[in-house]
Amino acid sequence: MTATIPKGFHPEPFSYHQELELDIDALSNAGDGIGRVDGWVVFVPFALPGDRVKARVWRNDRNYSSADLVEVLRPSPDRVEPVCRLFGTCGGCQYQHFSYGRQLFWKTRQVADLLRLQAGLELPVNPAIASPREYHYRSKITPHFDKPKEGGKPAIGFLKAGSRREVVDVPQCPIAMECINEVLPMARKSVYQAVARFKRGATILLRASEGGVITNNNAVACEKVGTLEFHFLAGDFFQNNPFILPLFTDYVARQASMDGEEFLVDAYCGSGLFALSLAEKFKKVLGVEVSETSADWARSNARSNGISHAEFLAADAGAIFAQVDFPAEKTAVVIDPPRKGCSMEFLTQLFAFGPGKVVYVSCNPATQIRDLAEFDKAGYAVTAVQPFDLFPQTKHLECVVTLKKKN
Ligand SMILES: C[S@@+](CC[C@H](N)C(=O)[O-])C[C@H]1O[C@@H](n2cnc3c(N)ncnc32)[C@H](O)[C@@H]1O
Repeated sequence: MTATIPKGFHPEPFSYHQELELDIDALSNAGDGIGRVDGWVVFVPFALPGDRVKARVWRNDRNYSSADLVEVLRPSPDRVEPVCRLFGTCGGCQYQHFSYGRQLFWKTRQVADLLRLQAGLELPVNPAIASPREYHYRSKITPHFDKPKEGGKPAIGFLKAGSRREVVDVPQCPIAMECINEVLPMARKSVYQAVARFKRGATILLRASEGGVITNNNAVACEKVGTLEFHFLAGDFFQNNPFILPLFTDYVARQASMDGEEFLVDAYCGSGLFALSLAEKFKKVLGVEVSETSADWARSNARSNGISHAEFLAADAGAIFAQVDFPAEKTAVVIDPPRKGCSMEFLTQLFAFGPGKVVYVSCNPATQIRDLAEFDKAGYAVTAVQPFDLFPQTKHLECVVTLKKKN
């Protein structure tokens, strides 16, 4: 049977559903294997560096093609058995079939490639710091369901790999903490019982907290990081891999304070993770966070942890430096923005303030590296690039870039 060719399919260099045999030699930061046919780049999800594969083309773009994996003809020596039976169907994980050491190697390399190709910076990148747990590390999951058209039980889980709509039913999730998996069957049962009352569908929350799992966005969650205890609303932002957090905050603390900085601004501070974890190294600390509830919890976390030299403002980070009276050359600014990166307003007023040190933390190296071009223009030099693997088995990674103002 011949496949119907989608409208708009560009037939060069390959015909629709043409099957190719190719060697995979790299991994894109979207998690796809990269191979070449006569020099033409082909992206193949779930194919790994070292594989020889058969792949079926479904799209030709201006300078690359996309193809589905049909068969692994010769497996990469780095392939391992995935833990989850839904691996390859569920869109949550991309790398369960890749040895953890090689996941880390490629995440490090992706950062170096982005720096070179996107920002024109040839910089040494430290090897990605491993998560102490390769599985059962996530402290929060948010499975989704759509209301079934014909009644019956909905699929409750995550988007299907390669789909923007279809949900895969996920009864257990091996990257979620064990306590979450214990509660998941009960949470799913509650959805089945209530599904008739939903108009369309919904997303449910399971957030691990000291002493249990929370399923209500407005309940207060509690997490210990090193010697500190953080409270925050379960539906607000908090980092999702508690096992790596002490390594992560220790590294940011060292980077922010190693040149004798005395003052700290934590922009995009959430409930105070960096501001409070780093506070003992600074004379004064200011955190800024747009979510009022997170900023309230940051203040309360400062009090409950006995930290009296940290203040928190509920405000847009884009308009904060006019109010900062710290001496700029002795100030370190930690930036940890959402995935879209920093706004131009934020960067403009940050550069006008001109702190001696900036430690830029990001869960999206693509926008982080885009922003580095602005730091370069403003007279900052990168002194360290350190990826952290907060998200094993997935394409996601966190990266910490340290910048110093040039004299
Ligand atoms: C990636 S989270 C980091 C939070 C915190 N650093 C942590 O590690 O827990 C980004 C935070 O930025 C906040 N945010 C988003 N836009 C903001 C803005 N324009 N100004 C200040 N904070 C903002 C979000 O509410 C969120 O808490």
